[in-house]
Amino acid sequence: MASSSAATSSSSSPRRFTIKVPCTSSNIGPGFDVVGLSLSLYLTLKVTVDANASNALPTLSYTGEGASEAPLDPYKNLTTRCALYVLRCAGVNSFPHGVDIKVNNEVPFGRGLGSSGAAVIAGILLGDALGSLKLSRARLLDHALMIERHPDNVTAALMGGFVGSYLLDLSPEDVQRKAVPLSEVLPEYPSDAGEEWGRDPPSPPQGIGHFIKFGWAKEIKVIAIIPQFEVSTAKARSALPDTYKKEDLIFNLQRLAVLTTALARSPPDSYLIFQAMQDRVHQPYRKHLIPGLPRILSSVTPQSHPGLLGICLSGAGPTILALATENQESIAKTIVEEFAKEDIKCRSEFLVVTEEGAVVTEE
Ligand SMILES: Nc1ncnc2c1ncn2[C@@H]1O[C@H](COP(=O)(O)OP(=O)(O)O)[C@@H](O)[C@H]1O
Ligand SMILES: N[C@@H](CCOP(=O)(O)O)C(=O)O
Repeated sequence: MASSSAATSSSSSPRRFTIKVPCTSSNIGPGFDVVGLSLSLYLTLKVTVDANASNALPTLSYTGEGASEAPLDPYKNLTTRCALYVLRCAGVNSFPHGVDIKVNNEVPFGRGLGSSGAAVIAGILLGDALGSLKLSRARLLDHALMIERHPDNVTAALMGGFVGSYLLDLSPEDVQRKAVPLSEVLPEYPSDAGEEWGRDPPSPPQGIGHFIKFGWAKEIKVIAIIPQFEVSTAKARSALPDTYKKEDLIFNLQRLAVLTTALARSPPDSYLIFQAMQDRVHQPYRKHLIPGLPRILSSVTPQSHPGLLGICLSGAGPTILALATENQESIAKTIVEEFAKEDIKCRSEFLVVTEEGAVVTEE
């Protein structure tokens, strides 16, 4: 593939744009790796491209969540690595000169609120904008799915709202490309920007992921109880079995089929939703990673807390997601108290569903 540099701004006027990506909560009980919900905590990148600046590699700075943890080396940072992946797939082998990225992050790392999915989507949009590639949303999703292999978080973060998604059955050749390890899609780049990279990364197959947006009843509010400890998604996924009992899969399929429509109906039916948010595919296998999880999930019900609709693990945890029409404060208080019995401190966030998804705004 021919190598070139990404387009730079004119020498007199720096180009400025903002990328804003919502956090996401996946699974919503029975929809493991299928459904995602985009919510009102954001990862925001303020990007300046100044061709007169002297830096060959992007400079990165962070405020907010993960500010002390996120790598500032653009060859190690997840967002800039994803941006470079998109550029390289388009035949552009390096970042433009003079890129400065100021990140403000509201999405806590490793809590089940899709911080890595948001970082991936921000990076895909960054690569698209830096290369002026104008990829379609569907093609952006293809790139994201080469990196984060479960579609739920990245699809909801990119498209917004309450979303269901699946991956296509691929041709044998494309299966090979989809199955490449993440380390190959995003190779470790050399720290010396002048060095030549050995081979091009595999371009994503066209249309790997497909999605549909469900409705979301306006009365349904979202409460996230976020414990002060992290559970890495990779670790929480390795806790799951390779095979399941038929009864358990049927249990989840029945509930998911009801849940996606039940959450769109006004007024919401708490009995229907509470039962439809039960899960036997991932939560039972993750309980050892989240002290007290079964007790916490049974501590609030529509009977004990009128207004509650349902409660589940957010993504791979440890955040607990509760859906309610009223009594949000009292629901949050009970869950915080249950975690306190395990000596775990938490914070509560009262969130709304964001229909818009990720947005890039040019100044
Ligand atoms: N804004 C970000 N910038 C850089 N890296 C990030 C960012 N957000 C998340 N990450 C990376 O993703 C990891 C968390 O991913 P993961 O274990 O999947 O948890 P989560 O449930 O938050 O997505 C972090 O430890 C960090 O390495
Ligand atoms: N379906 C995935 C979702 C992981 O979400 P995250 O927010 O924890 O990264 C899973 O349950 O593993």
